[in-house]
Amino acid sequence: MFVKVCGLSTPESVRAAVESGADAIGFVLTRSPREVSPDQVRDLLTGIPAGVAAVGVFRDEAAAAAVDIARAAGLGWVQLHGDRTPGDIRAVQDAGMKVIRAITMSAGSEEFGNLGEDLLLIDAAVPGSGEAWDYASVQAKGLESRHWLLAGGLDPDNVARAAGEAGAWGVDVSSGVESSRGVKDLARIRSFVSAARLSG
Ligand SMILES: O=C(O)c1ccccc1N[C@@H]1O[C@H](COP(=O)(O)O)[C@@H](O)[C@H]1O
Repeated sequence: MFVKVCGLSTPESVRAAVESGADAIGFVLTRSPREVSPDQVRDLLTGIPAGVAAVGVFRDEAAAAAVDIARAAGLGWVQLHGDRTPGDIRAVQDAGMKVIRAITMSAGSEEFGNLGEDLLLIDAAVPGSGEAWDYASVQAKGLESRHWLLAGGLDPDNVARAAGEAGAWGVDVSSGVESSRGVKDLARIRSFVSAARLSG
């Protein structure tokens, strides 16, 4: 099970995610209570093993702008929320970065198709809200052979059940490992990664 911990903003939370074995760590570079600057991200990445995917999260920014900001932050992955085209995905990949394309469960069937992204992410209606949804409903979307991440309302207590119900290839969390909005709880980060790992 691939595990991403998102919305990190302190060296302690980055260390907790990496030391507990997260495959990917995410930094929100768009308007959010979790927003960090490219300079902050550069500092937070100091000493992070190369095998950990470091992801910049963007909402409605154009792909080219996301690439520029991610490059300034020293990131190798870009997570694009919002309406996206195959051209957007290619623009990021042509810049030498990998792409997570984020859609919501209510997206149309075309959006569930493969636009060439490296990973698809399926989230609640409002990203980063901690809102849970009917995870089993994604089984009808024909994702069995795809590399995709389940997100939205996951936490250390529900991640194993949710990933099983959805048949998820990987999981992503932000709110569920916080003590209050935007404030990461180190023990919850560790519990989440270990519960996700034990589930598959
Ligand atoms: O976390 C945010 O503030 C955010 C802002 C803009 C786009 C995406 C954002 N977060 C993404 O939301 C999910 C996690 O949701 P949850 O809080 O665990 O319910 C994850 O994909 C984050 O990258």
